[in-house]
Amino acid sequence: TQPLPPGPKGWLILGNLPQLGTKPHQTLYNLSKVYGPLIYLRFGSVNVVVASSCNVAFQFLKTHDANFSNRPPNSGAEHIAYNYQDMVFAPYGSRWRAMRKMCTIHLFSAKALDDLWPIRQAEVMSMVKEVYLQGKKGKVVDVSHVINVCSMDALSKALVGWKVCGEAKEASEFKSMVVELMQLAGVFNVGDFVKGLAWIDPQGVVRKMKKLHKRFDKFFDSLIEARRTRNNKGEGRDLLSVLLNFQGEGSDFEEGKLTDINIKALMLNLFTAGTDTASSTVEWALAELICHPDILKKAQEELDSVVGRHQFVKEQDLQNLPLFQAIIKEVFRLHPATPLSIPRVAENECKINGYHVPKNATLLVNLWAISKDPAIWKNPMRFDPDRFLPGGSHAHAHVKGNNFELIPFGAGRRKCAGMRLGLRMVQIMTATLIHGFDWVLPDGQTHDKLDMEEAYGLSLQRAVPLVACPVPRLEPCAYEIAY
Ligand code: HEM
Repeated sequence: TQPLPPGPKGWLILGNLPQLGTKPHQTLYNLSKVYGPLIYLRFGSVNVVVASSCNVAFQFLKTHDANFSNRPPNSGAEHIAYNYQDMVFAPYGSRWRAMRKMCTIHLFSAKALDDLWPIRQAEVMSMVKEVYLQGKKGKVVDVSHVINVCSMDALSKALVGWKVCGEAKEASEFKSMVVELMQLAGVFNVGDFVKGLAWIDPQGVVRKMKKLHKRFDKFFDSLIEARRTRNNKGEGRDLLSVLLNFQGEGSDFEEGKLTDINIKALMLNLFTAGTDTASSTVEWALAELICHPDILKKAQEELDSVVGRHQFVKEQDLQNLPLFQAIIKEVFRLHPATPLSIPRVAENECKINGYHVPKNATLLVNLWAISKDPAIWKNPMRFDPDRFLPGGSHAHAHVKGNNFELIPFGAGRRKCAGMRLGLRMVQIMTATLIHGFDWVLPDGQTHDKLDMEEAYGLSLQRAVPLVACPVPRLEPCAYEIAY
């Protein structure tokens, strides 16, 4: 039999859990430098393998993808995601397939995305208005907040037909719920790995999950209730209406009925997976560009020459902006929204790189490490979009899941379902914010001193949220829509 992959020795009961630290993606990256691109760890009684290079990720997510198309059992799926009744944690099978198909048809297909563009555009312009008005008053803008409200509202209109966070207070509250979910989902909960300790809930994670679940559940109950009591005639294009109609027609999945629980769980997935990931990427993008004024200036010149200064950029312009596209790729490379992706589990034992991967082992794919592998990326920590431009080292790489050196959306069967929407949201929000405004850091802060620390969670937040003063840079007529 083959040996297990190499890895650091763990503690007696907890295994390697205590060694992960506060930024597990960085710890695992450092371990990969010592032990190589395929590491074996033990979390309590659970075998864990970590992929940290494009070659190893390719073997797991392409060659052996079928064997890794399920997620491991975890307390988040149980206590937050309605006991696996959602899509993200659903077993690979007919219910998962049916949910994914519905989302693809009504939200993520090229046609659905084009149909939903007016919604995104309206929300992006509403963000411009907010930024413009705050800038006019000389106020410092909480960038993270305005971006979050924009992605939340655009998504919410597509999911349920109206803006669920109409008021600033509601938006902040919802954002705090999503951020807490992402933090909790990113915690390696000792109880998941050491069964004997589950009942003590040593980190208090399960207690927090149950409390948070109740808040989400109340919110989704009220959404369904509102949808059912409204006169749906003439509406019904949003995903919630489609799901409720499907249910009303008595249509079934192969495995059984589409229950209210399934619908709430899917809404939970989409609202949470779709907001924080996209908005934190935009925040990172803006922060990187503020730190690199020369690159920002070039990107603005490109936008000016393609779009002009008398109107705002639109989605159809994006394909004509090669430098801007390269910038977005570079942001995904340095700041992948979910640094350790979402875990998978080995259905059967298998052999990777000559090593034995046991049945039921948890697979972590360190997306953060892969896109910084010094064997593939020159000066991997440097923000250098040129590498993606013609003549650059990665001129042909893209982020969609086939170039394994850069897979911020994962790859294979369980790849991000919302990739196309996420990409469009990230691109249009970032392009609009840099086309429409120059950004000045407050309190005499200089661009080379901007704090770029990360705060680990299932999604990668900035430790210090970005705040900056917007200075309009287009012709006044472009902002008229915002007056
Ligand atoms: C910047 C934007 C985003 C990034 C970087 C991102 C990244 C990811 C990653 C890495 C995974 C795990 C893939 C795997 O296991 O290989 C994932 C899964 C998923 N994402 Fe995204 N995501 C983004 C936006 C979105 C959006 C906008 C939505 C929906 C509105 C969404 C919905 C989902 C769902 C439902 C899954 C689970 C898929 C499954 O298990 O079949 N994501 N995402």
